[in-house]
Amino acid sequence: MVRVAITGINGRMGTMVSEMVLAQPDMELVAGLDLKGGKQVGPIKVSDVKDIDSVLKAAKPDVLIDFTAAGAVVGNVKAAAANGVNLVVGTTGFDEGRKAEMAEAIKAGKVAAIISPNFSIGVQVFLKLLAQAARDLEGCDIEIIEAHHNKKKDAPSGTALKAAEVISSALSEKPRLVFGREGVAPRGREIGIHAIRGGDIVGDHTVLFACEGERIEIKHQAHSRSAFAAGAVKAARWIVGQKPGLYSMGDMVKP
Ligand SMILES: NC(=O)C1=CN([C@@H]2O[C@H](COP(=O)(O)OP(=O)(O)OC[C@H]3O[C@@H](n4cnc5c(N)ncnc54)[C@H](OP(=O)(O)O)[C@@H]3O)[C@@H](O)[C@H]2O)C=CC1
Ligand SMILES: O=C(O)C1=N[C@H](C(=O)O)C[C@H](O)C1
Repeated sequence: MVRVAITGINGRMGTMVSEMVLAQPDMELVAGLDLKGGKQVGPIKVSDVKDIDSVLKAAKPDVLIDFTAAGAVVGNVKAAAANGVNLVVGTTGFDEGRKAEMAEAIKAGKVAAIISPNFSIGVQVFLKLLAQAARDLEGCDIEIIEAHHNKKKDAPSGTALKAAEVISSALSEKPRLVFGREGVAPRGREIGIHAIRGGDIVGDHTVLFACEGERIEIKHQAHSRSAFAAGAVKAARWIVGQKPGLYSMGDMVKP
């Protein structure tokens, strides 16, 4: 049995991930944490995240799945790593400094961790297509447009930033990133990134390769958060069998 704990269990992703974990015959939900404790989820009562250290010590999970917020994830990762708990981190919006802090804690705790801004399998294919298009269409103008629901806190999305990173790595000359445009804004060697927020859009990412006389658009649309939740549950099962270290979705789904 894989013993699973979830931080952010009251949230949109945490709720769906906990339902999926409860439905897995080889998984056991042993702890759930959020800013507000008390709710019953399957066999467990949600704990207040301020008690994370004692909760992890008592529940002894094999893996912690985190879908919280940019300002919260580092503390949760540090607590898990210090208690020898492997990690699946889906939270987005943290900067390079916070990323480095998490990497340090994961190394010091000698745990295995997978951190990904998008756990859908389709997005892994999308990223591969972007790398190929970037290589084959070098010189074309590149714009990334993402759209999400009106409750999303971070912008642009972690997936849009990952797409920019993948495209940049495939190009021989690295472009700068331009976040939106206004006023006099002549186009240079750049990737434009644009965030749309509205209604209940689950998550759309479109990359435009605009050339002379033609253009290509590569698009991924999530119809349901189940695409992300299923990938996170798969990652939880996978990460407990890995050697200590930091992994990406690319490591998990590579052929
Ligand atoms: N990698 C992926 O595939 C995906 C990533 N995401 C990312 O996951 C994150 C969560 O998204 P979503 O579920 O929609 O957001 P929600 O706001 O619905 O859920 C986050 C939950 O975490 C709680 N929380 C805040 N701080 C802490 C803390 N310190 N410890 C424990 N819980 C805390 C929030 O409480 P409160 O509401 O009271 O603040 C809330 O219940 C975002 O960063 C989002 O971008 C989302 C979808 C897919
Ligand atoms: O907050 C969301 O909802 C999502 N966030 C992730 C991101 O920032 O890339 C992934 C997905 O698009 C949904």
